[in-house]
Amino acid sequence: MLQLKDTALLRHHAYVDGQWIHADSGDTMAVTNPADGGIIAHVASVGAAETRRAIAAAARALPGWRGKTAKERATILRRWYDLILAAADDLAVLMTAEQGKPLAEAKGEVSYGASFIEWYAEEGKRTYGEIIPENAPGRRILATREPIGVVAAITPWNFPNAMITRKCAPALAAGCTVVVKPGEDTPLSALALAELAARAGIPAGVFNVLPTADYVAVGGELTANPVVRKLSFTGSTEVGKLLMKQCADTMKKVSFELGGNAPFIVFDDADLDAAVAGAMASKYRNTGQTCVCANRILVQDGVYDAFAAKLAEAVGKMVVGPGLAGETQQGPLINRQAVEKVERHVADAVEKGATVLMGGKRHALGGTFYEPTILTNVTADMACAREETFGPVAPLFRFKDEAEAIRMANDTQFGLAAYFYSRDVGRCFRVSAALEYGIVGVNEGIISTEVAPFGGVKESGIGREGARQGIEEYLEVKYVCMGGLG
Ligand SMILES: NC(=O)c1ccc[n+]([C@@H]2O[C@H](COP(=O)([O-])OP(=O)(O)OC[C@H]3O[C@@H](n4cnc5c(N)ncnc54)[C@H](O)[C@@H]3O)[C@@H](O)[C@H]2O)c1
Ligand SMILES: O=C[C@H](O)CS(=O)(=O)O
Repeated sequence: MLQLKDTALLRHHAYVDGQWIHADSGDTMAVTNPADGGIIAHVASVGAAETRRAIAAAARALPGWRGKTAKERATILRRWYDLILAAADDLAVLMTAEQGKPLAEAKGEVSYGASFIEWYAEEGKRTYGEIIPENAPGRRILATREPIGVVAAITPWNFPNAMITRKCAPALAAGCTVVVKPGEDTPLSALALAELAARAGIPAGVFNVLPTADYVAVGGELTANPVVRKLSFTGSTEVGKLLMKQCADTMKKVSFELGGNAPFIVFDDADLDAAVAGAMASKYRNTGQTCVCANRILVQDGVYDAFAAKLAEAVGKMVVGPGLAGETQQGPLINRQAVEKVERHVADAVEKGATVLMGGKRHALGGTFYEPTILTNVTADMACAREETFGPVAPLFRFKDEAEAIRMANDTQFGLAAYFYSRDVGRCFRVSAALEYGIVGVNEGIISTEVAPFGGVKESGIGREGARQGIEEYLEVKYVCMGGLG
Protein backbone atom coordinates (compact mmCIF):
# COMPACT_ATOMS: atom_id res chain seq x y z
CA MET A 1 0.00 0.00 0.00
CA LEU A 2 1.37 3.41 -0.95
CA GLN A 3 2.37 5.51 2.06
CA LEU A 4 0.84 8.92 1.26
CA LYS A 5 0.30 11.81 3.64
CA ASP A 6 -2.61 13.01 1.49
CA THR A 7 -4.45 9.90 0.33
CA ALA A 8 -6.83 12.00 -1.79
CA LEU A 9 -3.99 12.39 -4.28
CA LEU A 10 -4.37 8.73 -5.26
CA ARG A 11 -7.11 8.96 -7.87
CA HIS A 12 -8.74 6.09 -9.79
CA HIS A 13 -11.07 7.87 -12.21
CA ALA A 14 -10.87 10.10 -15.26
CA TYR A 15 -11.16 13.83 -14.64
CA VAL A 16 -13.64 15.40 -17.08
CA ASP A 17 -15.40 18.76 -16.76
CA GLY A 18 -14.42 19.04 -13.11
CA GLN A 19 -15.86 15.60 -12.25
CA TRP A 20 -14.23 12.27 -11.44
CA ILE A 21 -15.88 9.73 -13.76
CA HIS A 22 -15.82 6.00 -14.37
CA ALA A 23 -15.37 4.71 -17.89
CA ASP A 24 -18.74 4.35 -19.64
CA SER A 25 -17.89 0.70 -20.16
CA GLY A 26 -16.81 0.25 -16.57
CA ASP A 27 -13.38 -0.78 -17.88
CA THR A 28 -10.35 -0.29 -15.68
CA MET A 29 -6.63 -0.83 -16.16
CA ALA A 30 -4.08 -2.05 -13.63
CA VAL A 31 -1.23 0.27 -12.68
CA THR A 32 1.77 -1.82 -11.69
CA ASN A 33 4.99 -1.11 -9.83
CA PRO A 34 7.91 -1.96 -12.16
CA ALA A 35 10.10 -2.73 -9.14
CA ASP A 36 8.09 -5.80 -8.16
CA GLY A 37 5.25 -6.16 -10.67
CA GLY A 38 2.71 -5.56 -7.91
CA ILE A 39 -0.57 -3.79 -8.67
CA ILE A 40 -0.73 -0.34 -7.12
CA ALA A 41 -4.21 0.65 -8.29
CA HIS A 42 -6.94 0.05 -10.85
CA VAL A 43 -7.80 3.16 -12.85
CA ALA A 44 -10.66 3.94 -15.23
CA SER A 45 -9.83 3.18 -18.86
CA VAL A 46 -11.96 5.52 -20.97
CA GLY A 47 -12.82 5.49 -24.66
CA ALA A 48 -13.85 7.74 -27.53
CA ALA A 49 -17.21 8.77 -26.04
CA GLU A 50 -15.66 10.11 -22.84
CA THR A 51 -13.03 11.82 -25.00
CA ARG A 52 -15.73 13.60 -26.98
CA ARG A 53 -17.30 14.77 -23.72
CA ALA A 54 -13.96 16.02 -22.44
CA ILE A 55 -13.36 17.95 -25.66
CA ALA A 56 -16.85 19.43 -25.45
CA ALA A 57 -16.24 20.43 -21.82
CA ALA A 58 -12.96 22.08 -22.81
CA ALA A 59 -14.77 23.98 -25.56
CA ARG A 60 -17.46 25.16 -23.12
CA ALA A 61 -14.84 26.31 -20.64
CA LEU A 62 -12.75 28.14 -23.24
CA PRO A 63 -14.58 31.52 -23.38
CA GLY A 64 -14.52 31.94 -19.63
CA TRP A 65 -10.88 30.90 -19.28
CA ARG A 66 -9.52 32.93 -22.19
CA GLY A 67 -11.72 35.79 -21.04
CA LYS A 68 -9.78 36.07 -17.79
CA THR A 69 -6.86 38.46 -17.79
CA ALA A 70 -3.41 36.91 -17.98
CA LYS A 71 -2.92 38.06 -14.43
CA GLU A 72 -6.05 36.28 -13.22
CA ARG A 73 -4.89 33.07 -14.91
CA ALA A 74 -1.42 33.58 -13.43
CA THR A 75 -2.84 33.82 -9.91
CA ILE A 76 -4.63 30.50 -10.32
CA LEU A 77 -1.58 28.84 -11.90
CA ARG A 78 0.59 30.11 -9.09
CA ARG A 79 -1.76 28.45 -6.58
CA TRP A 80 -1.41 25.19 -8.57
CA TYR A 81 2.38 25.59 -8.41
CA ASP A 82 2.33 26.14 -4.65
CA LEU A 83 0.04 23.13 -4.08
CA ILE A 84 2.28 20.89 -6.20
CA LEU A 85 5.38 21.86 -4.23
CA ALA A 86 3.52 21.36 -0.96
CA ALA A 87 2.56 17.85 -2.12
CA ALA A 88 5.98 17.06 -3.61
CA ASP A 89 6.73 14.12 -1.30
CA ASP A 90 3.46 12.39 -2.12
CA LEU A 91 3.75 13.16 -5.84
CA ALA A 92 7.25 11.66 -5.84
CA VAL A 93 6.08 8.49 -4.08
CA LEU A 94 3.26 8.08 -6.61
CA MET A 95 5.70 8.62 -9.48
CA THR A 96 8.34 6.21 -8.22
CA ALA A 97 5.70 3.59 -7.50
CA GLU A 98 4.26 3.68 -11.02
CA GLN A 99 7.35 4.54 -13.07
CA GLY A 100 10.25 3.13 -11.05
CA LYS A 101 12.70 6.02 -10.95
CA PRO A 102 14.65 6.59 -7.72
CA LEU A 103 12.74 8.75 -5.23
CA ALA A 104 15.37 11.49 -5.41
CA GLU A 105 14.89 11.70 -9.19
CA ALA A 106 11.12 11.72 -8.76
CA LYS A 107 11.34 14.64 -6.34
CA GLY A 108 13.56 16.38 -8.88
CA GLU A 109 10.99 15.82 -11.59
CA VAL A 110 8.19 17.27 -9.44
CA SER A 111 10.23 20.44 -8.95
CA TYR A 112 11.18 20.51 -12.65
CA GLY A 113 7.56 20.03 -13.67
CA ALA A 114 6.35 22.74 -11.29
CA SER A 115 8.97 25.15 -12.66
CA PHE A 116 7.07 25.28 -15.97
CA ILE A 117 3.92 26.43 -14.16
CA GLU A 118 5.87 29.10 -12.31
CA TRP A 119 7.57 30.23 -15.53
CA TYR A 120 4.45 30.35 -17.73
CA ALA A 121 2.26 31.98 -15.09
CA GLU A 122 4.50 34.97 -15.79
CA GLU A 123 5.08 34.43 -19.52
CA GLY A 124 1.32 34.53 -20.07
CA LYS A 125 1.45 38.22 -19.20
CA ARG A 126 3.94 38.88 -22.00
CA THR A 127 2.16 37.55 -25.09
CA TYR A 128 2.58 40.98 -26.65
CA GLY A 129 1.16 41.97 -30.02
CA GLU A 130 2.40 44.69 -32.39
CA ILE A 131 1.20 47.92 -33.93
CA ILE A 132 2.80 48.09 -37.37
CA PRO A 133 3.41 51.34 -39.31
CA GLU A 134 0.45 51.55 -41.68
CA ASN A 135 0.94 50.99 -45.39
CA ALA A 136 -1.76 53.52 -46.30
CA PRO A 137 -3.37 56.62 -44.70
CA GLY A 138 -6.35 56.14 -42.41
CA ARG A 139 -5.32 52.75 -41.25
CA ARG A 140 -3.94 51.10 -38.15
CA ILE A 141 -2.29 47.73 -38.61
CA LEU A 142 -2.35 45.45 -35.57
CA ALA A 143 -0.94 41.98 -35.00
CA THR A 144 -2.32 40.33 -31.88
CA ARG A 145 -1.54 36.95 -30.28
CA GLU A 146 -4.58 34.88 -29.32
CA PRO A 147 -4.99 31.49 -27.63
CA ILE A 148 -5.37 28.78 -30.25
CA GLY A 149 -8.30 27.13 -28.41
CA VAL A 150 -8.83 23.53 -27.27
CA VAL A 151 -5.53 21.66 -26.95
CA ALA A 152 -4.92 17.90 -26.86
CA ALA A 153 -1.81 16.69 -25.07
CA ILE A 154 -0.54 13.11 -25.33
CA THR A 155 2.35 12.35 -22.99
CA PRO A 156 4.78 9.49 -22.22
CA TRP A 157 5.46 7.38 -19.13
CA ASN A 158 9.07 8.31 -18.53
CA PHE A 159 8.40 11.79 -17.06
CA PRO A 160 4.77 11.38 -15.99
CA ASN A 161 4.58 14.77 -14.27
CA ALA A 162 6.89 17.16 -16.12
CA MET A 163 5.85 16.16 -19.64
CA ILE A 164 2.29 17.20 -18.71
CA THR A 165 3.14 20.51 -17.06
CA ARG A 166 5.65 21.36 -19.84
CA LYS A 167 2.65 21.40 -22.19
CA CYS A 168 -0.27 22.43 -20.00
CA ALA A 169 1.41 25.35 -18.22
CA PRO A 170 2.00 27.39 -21.41
CA ALA A 171 -1.33 26.28 -22.88
CA LEU A 172 -3.32 27.37 -19.82
CA ALA A 173 -1.30 30.56 -19.38
CA ALA A 174 -2.05 31.46 -23.00
CA GLY A 175 -5.79 31.04 -22.35
CA CYS A 176 -6.26 27.61 -23.93
CA THR A 177 -8.08 24.66 -22.39
CA VAL A 178 -6.56 21.18 -22.41
CA VAL A 179 -7.45 17.49 -22.66
CA VAL A 180 -4.57 15.27 -21.55
CA LYS A 181 -4.05 11.58 -22.34
CA PRO A 182 -1.18 10.41 -20.11
CA GLY A 183 0.90 7.27 -20.67
CA GLU A 184 -1.06 4.15 -19.80
CA ASP A 185 1.73 2.93 -17.50
CA THR A 186 1.74 6.09 -15.40
CA PRO A 187 -1.70 7.69 -15.00
CA LEU A 188 -1.47 8.31 -11.23
CA SER A 189 0.89 11.28 -11.53
CA ALA A 190 -1.44 12.91 -14.08
CA LEU A 191 -4.53 12.34 -11.94
CA ALA A 192 -2.80 13.76 -8.88
CA LEU A 193 -2.04 16.90 -10.93
CA ALA A 194 -5.76 17.09 -11.77
CA GLU A 195 -6.72 16.85 -8.10
CA LEU A 196 -4.34 19.70 -7.28
CA ALA A 197 -5.60 21.72 -10.27
CA ALA A 198 -9.14 21.46 -8.88
CA ARG A 199 -7.93 22.59 -5.46
CA ALA A 200 -6.11 25.52 -7.08
CA GLY A 201 -9.33 26.74 -8.67
CA ILE A 202 -8.67 25.81 -12.28
CA PRO A 203 -12.30 25.83 -13.50
CA ALA A 204 -14.19 22.74 -14.63
CA GLY A 205 -13.40 21.82 -18.23
CA VAL A 206 -10.15 23.81 -18.41
CA PHE A 207 -7.91 20.84 -17.52
CA ASN A 208 -9.14 17.30 -18.28
CA VAL A 209 -7.27 13.98 -17.86
CA LEU A 210 -8.22 10.78 -19.72
CA PRO A 211 -6.45 7.66 -18.43
CA THR A 212 -6.85 4.77 -20.83
CA ALA A 213 -5.38 1.54 -22.12
CA ASP A 214 -7.26 2.22 -25.35
CA TYR A 215 -4.92 4.93 -26.56
CA VAL A 216 -5.81 4.23 -30.21
CA ALA A 217 -9.48 5.12 -29.64
CA VAL A 218 -8.78 8.10 -27.38
CA GLY A 219 -5.93 9.34 -29.56
CA GLY A 220 -8.05 8.82 -32.62
CA GLU A 221 -10.76 11.11 -31.22
CA LEU A 222 -8.25 13.72 -30.03
CA THR A 223 -6.61 13.89 -33.48
CA ALA A 224 -9.82 13.73 -35.56
CA ASN A 225 -12.16 15.96 -33.59
CA PRO A 226 -12.31 19.37 -35.34
CA VAL A 227 -12.90 21.18 -32.02
CA VAL A 228 -9.31 20.34 -31.05
CA ARG A 229 -7.11 22.96 -32.69
CA LYS A 230 -3.71 21.86 -31.40
CA LEU A 231 -1.99 18.57 -30.63
CA SER A 232 1.12 18.55 -28.46
CA PHE A 233 2.74 15.12 -28.33
CA THR A 234 5.72 13.73 -26.51
CA GLY A 235 6.77 10.19 -27.25
CA SER A 236 8.40 8.02 -29.87
CA THR A 237 9.08 9.22 -33.38
CA GLU A 238 7.10 6.27 -34.76
CA VAL A 239 3.93 7.32 -32.94
CA GLY A 240 4.60 10.99 -33.64
CA LYS A 241 4.54 10.30 -37.38
CA LEU A 242 1.24 8.45 -37.04
CA LEU A 243 -0.39 11.22 -35.01
CA MET A 244 0.85 13.90 -37.40
CA LYS A 245 -0.92 12.08 -40.25
CA GLN A 246 -4.10 11.75 -38.15
CA CYS A 247 -4.09 15.51 -37.48
CA ALA A 248 -3.80 16.40 -41.15
CA ASP A 249 -7.51 16.00 -41.97
CA THR A 250 -8.43 18.80 -39.56
CA MET A 251 -5.23 20.85 -40.10
CA LYS A 252 -4.36 21.01 -36.42
CA LYS A 253 -1.36 22.99 -35.23
CA VAL A 254 1.10 20.38 -33.94
CA SER A 255 4.23 20.19 -31.81
CA PHE A 256 6.23 17.02 -31.28
CA GLU A 257 8.92 16.09 -28.78
CA LEU A 258 10.14 12.76 -30.11
CA GLY A 259 12.92 10.23 -29.92
CA GLY A 260 16.63 10.89 -29.73
CA ASN A 261 20.02 9.29 -30.36
CA ALA A 262 22.30 11.64 -28.43
CA PRO A 263 26.04 11.59 -29.13
CA PHE A 264 28.27 12.33 -26.14
CA ILE A 265 31.69 13.35 -27.49
CA VAL A 266 34.84 13.35 -25.36
CA PHE A 267 37.74 15.18 -26.99
CA ASP A 268 41.33 14.62 -25.92
CA ASP A 269 41.45 18.13 -24.45
CA ALA A 270 38.48 17.44 -22.14
CA ASP A 271 38.51 17.43 -18.36
CA LEU A 272 38.05 13.66 -18.10
CA ASP A 273 36.65 13.70 -14.56
CA ALA A 274 34.06 16.26 -15.63
CA ALA A 275 33.30 14.21 -18.75
CA VAL A 276 32.76 11.07 -16.66
CA ALA A 277 30.45 12.94 -14.29
CA GLY A 278 28.53 14.32 -17.25
CA ALA A 279 28.29 10.90 -18.89
CA MET A 280 27.00 9.32 -15.68
CA ALA A 281 24.34 12.01 -15.29
CA SER A 282 23.28 11.96 -18.93
CA LYS A 283 23.43 8.20 -19.53
CA TYR A 284 22.01 6.64 -16.38
CA ARG A 285 19.34 9.19 -15.36
CA ASN A 286 15.95 7.42 -15.09
CA THR A 287 17.82 4.15 -15.82
CA GLY A 288 18.69 5.51 -19.26
CA GLN A 289 15.02 6.09 -20.09
CA THR A 290 15.09 9.70 -21.16
CA CYS A 291 14.93 11.17 -24.65
CA VAL A 292 18.11 13.17 -24.03
CA CYS A 293 20.22 10.35 -22.58
CA ALA A 294 23.65 9.90 -24.11
CA ASN A 295 22.96 7.06 -26.53
CA ARG A 296 26.40 6.93 -28.16
CA ILE A 297 29.61 7.90 -26.34
CA LEU A 298 32.32 8.94 -28.81
CA VAL A 299 35.82 9.14 -27.29
CA GLN A 300 38.95 10.41 -29.02
CA ASP A 301 41.64 7.73 -29.40
CA GLY A 302 44.20 9.37 -27.10
CA VAL A 303 41.92 9.34 -24.05
CA TYR A 304 39.74 6.33 -24.83
CA ASP A 305 41.29 3.87 -22.35
CA ALA A 306 41.57 6.44 -19.55
CA PHE A 307 37.97 7.55 -20.00
CA ALA A 308 36.69 3.95 -20.14
CA ALA A 309 38.52 3.09 -16.92
CA LYS A 310 37.23 6.16 -15.09
CA LEU A 311 33.67 5.54 -16.31
CA ALA A 312 33.83 1.89 -15.22
CA GLU A 313 34.98 2.95 -11.76
CA ALA A 314 32.01 5.32 -11.42
CA VAL A 315 29.47 2.87 -12.82
CA GLY A 316 30.72 0.16 -10.50
CA LYS A 317 29.66 2.27 -7.51
CA MET A 318 26.04 2.68 -8.63
CA VAL A 319 23.42 1.23 -6.29
CA VAL A 320 20.67 -0.65 -8.15
CA GLY A 321 17.36 -1.28 -6.40
CA PRO A 322 13.70 -0.35 -5.98
CA GLY A 323 13.16 3.39 -6.40
CA LEU A 324 11.56 3.77 -2.97
CA ALA A 325 14.67 2.38 -1.25
CA GLY A 326 16.63 5.38 0.01
CA GLU A 327 20.06 4.57 -1.38
CA THR A 328 18.92 3.53 -4.86
CA GLN A 329 20.57 5.33 -7.78
CA GLN A 330 19.21 3.13 -10.57
CA GLY A 331 15.76 1.58 -10.58
CA PRO A 332 14.04 -0.97 -12.82
CA LEU A 333 13.16 -0.51 -16.48
CA ILE A 334 9.49 0.28 -17.13
CA ASN A 335 8.48 -3.14 -18.45
CA ARG A 336 9.52 -6.45 -19.99
CA GLN A 337 9.64 -5.05 -23.52
CA ALA A 338 12.13 -2.41 -22.40
CA VAL A 339 14.45 -5.05 -20.92
CA GLU A 340 14.18 -7.17 -24.05
CA LYS A 341 15.18 -4.18 -26.21
CA VAL A 342 18.26 -3.58 -24.05
CA GLU A 343 19.16 -7.28 -24.25
CA ARG A 344 18.74 -7.17 -28.02
CA HIS A 345 21.06 -4.18 -28.34
CA VAL A 346 23.76 -5.72 -26.14
CA ALA A 347 23.59 -9.09 -27.90
CA ASP A 348 23.75 -7.44 -31.33
CA ALA A 349 26.76 -5.35 -30.33
CA VAL A 350 28.67 -8.31 -28.89
CA GLU A 351 27.87 -10.43 -31.92
CA LYS A 352 29.36 -7.68 -34.13
CA GLY A 353 32.54 -7.35 -32.10
CA ALA A 354 31.83 -5.16 -29.07
CA THR A 355 33.24 -6.06 -25.64
CA VAL A 356 31.26 -5.95 -22.39
CA LEU A 357 33.42 -3.92 -20.01
CA MET A 358 30.76 -3.93 -17.29
CA GLY A 359 27.27 -5.40 -16.78
CA GLY A 360 25.71 -6.76 -19.94
CA LYS A 361 22.95 -8.83 -18.38
CA ARG A 362 19.78 -8.72 -16.27
CA HIS A 363 20.40 -7.78 -12.65
CA ALA A 364 20.30 -10.36 -9.89
CA LEU A 365 17.26 -8.52 -8.49
CA GLY A 366 15.28 -10.04 -11.36
CA GLY A 367 12.15 -8.58 -12.88
CA THR A 368 12.96 -5.59 -15.07
CA PHE A 369 16.24 -4.69 -13.35
CA TYR A 370 19.28 -4.55 -15.64
CA GLU A 371 22.94 -4.12 -14.71
CA PRO A 372 24.46 -0.72 -15.53
CA THR A 373 26.46 -1.60 -18.64
CA ILE A 374 29.48 -0.32 -20.56
CA LEU A 375 30.34 -1.66 -24.02
CA THR A 376 33.67 -0.91 -25.71
CA ASN A 377 34.87 -1.18 -29.31
CA VAL A 378 31.38 -0.30 -30.53
CA THR A 379 30.94 0.47 -34.23
CA ALA A 380 28.37 2.24 -36.40
CA ASP A 381 26.93 -0.99 -37.83
CA MET A 382 25.50 -1.99 -34.45
CA ALA A 383 21.84 -1.45 -33.49
CA CYS A 384 22.80 0.69 -30.47
CA ALA A 385 24.38 3.17 -32.89
CA ARG A 386 21.20 3.62 -34.94
CA GLU A 387 18.38 3.10 -32.43
CA GLU A 388 17.52 4.68 -29.10
CA THR A 389 18.42 2.02 -26.52
CA PHE A 390 16.39 3.61 -23.73
CA GLY A 391 18.27 1.68 -21.06
CA PRO A 392 21.42 1.75 -18.87
CA VAL A 393 23.91 0.90 -21.62
CA ALA A 394 26.90 3.13 -22.41
CA PRO A 395 28.38 2.14 -25.82
CA LEU A 396 31.88 3.61 -26.32
CA PHE A 397 32.97 4.44 -29.90
CA ARG A 398 36.45 5.63 -30.97
CA PHE A 399 37.23 8.59 -33.23
CA LYS A 400 40.45 10.10 -34.55
CA ASP A 401 39.80 13.81 -35.02
CA GLU A 402 37.17 16.58 -34.79
CA ALA A 403 35.91 16.08 -38.34
CA GLU A 404 35.29 12.38 -37.77
CA ALA A 405 33.57 13.07 -34.43
CA ILE A 406 31.15 15.51 -36.08
CA ARG A 407 30.47 13.13 -38.96
CA MET A 408 29.74 10.26 -36.56
CA ALA A 409 27.61 12.42 -34.30
CA ASN A 410 25.44 13.68 -37.18
CA ASP A 411 25.08 10.24 -38.78
CA THR A 412 21.49 9.69 -37.59
CA GLN A 413 17.94 10.69 -38.53
CA PHE A 414 17.49 12.04 -35.00
CA GLY A 415 18.45 15.50 -33.79
CA LEU A 416 17.33 16.14 -30.23
CA ALA A 417 20.29 16.48 -27.82
CA ALA A 418 24.06 16.24 -28.27
CA TYR A 419 26.90 16.72 -25.78
CA PHE A 420 30.63 17.24 -25.94
CA TYR A 421 33.48 17.94 -23.57
CA SER A 422 36.42 20.13 -24.55
CA ARG A 423 38.42 22.94 -23.00
CA ASP A 424 39.32 24.51 -26.32
CA VAL A 425 37.06 27.53 -26.76
CA GLY A 426 37.44 27.58 -30.54
CA ARG A 427 36.50 23.92 -30.71
CA CYS A 428 33.49 24.57 -28.47
CA PHE A 429 32.11 27.12 -30.91
CA ARG A 430 33.02 25.12 -34.04
CA VAL A 431 31.53 21.85 -32.81
CA SER A 432 28.34 23.30 -31.29
CA ALA A 433 27.71 25.02 -34.65
CA ALA A 434 28.37 21.84 -36.64
CA LEU A 435 26.15 19.50 -34.62
CA GLU A 436 22.69 18.97 -36.21
CA TYR A 437 20.69 18.97 -32.98
CA GLY A 438 18.10 21.13 -31.26
CA ILE A 439 20.00 21.02 -27.97
CA VAL A 440 23.79 20.97 -27.38
CA GLY A 441 25.38 20.51 -23.95
CA VAL A 442 28.96 21.80 -23.85
CA ASN A 443 30.80 20.46 -20.80
CA GLU A 444 27.34 19.77 -19.31
CA GLY A 445 25.49 16.44 -19.08
CA ILE A 446 22.17 17.70 -17.73
CA ILE A 447 20.71 20.52 -19.78
CA SER A 448 16.94 20.56 -19.20
CA THR A 449 15.45 23.68 -17.65
CA GLU A 450 12.26 25.71 -18.01
CA VAL A 451 14.21 28.81 -19.03
CA ALA A 452 15.62 27.30 -22.25
CA PRO A 453 13.87 26.19 -25.48
CA PHE A 454 13.81 22.37 -25.50
CA GLY A 455 13.18 20.48 -28.71
CA GLY A 456 14.61 18.58 -31.64
CA VAL A 457 15.27 18.82 -35.36
CA LYS A 458 15.08 16.18 -38.09
CA GLU A 459 12.99 13.21 -36.82
CA SER A 460 13.24 14.31 -33.18
CA GLY A 461 10.39 16.74 -33.39
CA ILE A 462 8.73 20.02 -34.26
CA GLY A 463 8.49 23.04 -31.98
CA ARG A 464 9.96 23.95 -28.61
CA GLU A 465 8.92 23.63 -24.96
CA GLY A 466 10.12 25.93 -22.22
CA ALA A 467 11.47 29.47 -22.49
CA ARG A 468 9.77 32.27 -24.42
CA GLN A 469 9.27 29.97 -27.39
CA GLY A 470 7.17 27.42 -25.49
CA ILE A 471 4.07 29.60 -25.23
CA GLU A 472 4.14 30.46 -28.95
CA GLU A 473 3.02 26.88 -29.60
CA TYR A 474 -0.38 27.75 -28.08
CA LEU A 475 -0.93 31.13 -29.73
CA GLU A 476 -2.11 32.27 -33.13
CA VAL A 477 -1.22 35.64 -34.66
CA LYS A 478 -4.20 37.69 -35.85
CA TYR A 479 -3.63 40.56 -38.25
CA VAL A 480 -6.22 43.33 -37.88
CA CYS A 481 -6.34 46.03 -40.55
CA MET A 482 -8.23 48.89 -38.91
CA GLY A 483 -9.40 51.19 -41.69
CA GLY A 484 -11.70 54.17 -42.12
CA LEU A 485 -9.81 56.19 -39.54
CA GLY A 486 -9.81 59.33 -41.69
N1 LIG B 1 11.57 14.63 -26.94
C1 LIG B 1 11.08 14.53 -25.73
O1 LIG B 1 10.91 15.53 -25.00
C2 LIG B 1 10.69 13.18 -25.20
C3 LIG B 1 10.33 13.08 -23.85
C4 LIG B 1 9.97 11.82 -23.36
C5 LIG B 1 9.95 10.70 -24.17
N2 LIG B 1 10.30 10.85 -25.47
C6 LIG B 1 10.34 9.68 -26.34
O2 LIG B 1 9.21 8.82 -26.07
C7 LIG B 1 9.59 7.46 -26.24
C8 LIG B 1 9.31 6.68 -24.99
O3 LIG B 1 8.04 7.00 -24.48
P1 LIG B 1 6.83 6.04 -24.81
O4 LIG B 1 7.26 4.62 -24.86
O5 LIG B 1 5.71 6.39 -23.90
O6 LIG B 1 6.45 6.50 -26.28
P2 LIG B 1 5.17 6.08 -27.11
O7 LIG B 1 5.27 6.85 -28.36
O8 LIG B 1 5.00 4.61 -27.19
O9 LIG B 1 3.92 6.63 -26.25
C9 LIG B 1 3.82 7.99 -25.95
C10 LIG B 1 2.35 8.31 -25.72
O10 LIG B 1 1.67 8.07 -26.93
C11 LIG B 1 0.56 7.21 -26.72
N3 LIG B 1 0.34 6.43 -27.93
C12 LIG B 1 1.03 5.37 -28.38
N4 LIG B 1 0.52 4.93 -29.54
C13 LIG B 1 -0.55 5.74 -29.83
C14 LIG B 1 -1.53 5.80 -30.86
N5 LIG B 1 -1.50 4.93 -31.89
N6 LIG B 1 -2.48 6.76 -30.81
C15 LIG B 1 -2.51 7.64 -29.77
N7 LIG B 1 -1.63 7.63 -28.76
C16 LIG B 1 -0.67 6.69 -28.79
C17 LIG B 1 0.94 6.40 -25.51
O11 LIG B 1 -0.21 5.90 -24.87
C18 LIG B 1 1.65 7.44 -24.67
O12 LIG B 1 0.70 8.22 -23.98
C19 LIG B 1 11.08 7.49 -26.54
O13 LIG B 1 11.28 7.43 -27.93
C20 LIG B 1 11.52 8.84 -26.01
O14 LIG B 1 12.68 9.30 -26.67
C21 LIG B 1 10.67 12.06 -26.02
O1 LIG C 1 12.68 12.20 -21.75
C1 LIG C 1 12.54 13.32 -22.13
C2 LIG C 1 12.51 14.49 -21.20
O2 LIG C 1 12.22 15.63 -21.96
C3 LIG C 1 13.80 14.55 -20.49
S1 LIG C 1 14.07 16.00 -19.59
O3 LIG C 1 13.54 15.79 -18.24
O4 LIG C 1 13.38 17.13 -20.25
O5 LIG C 1 15.54 16.19 -19.59
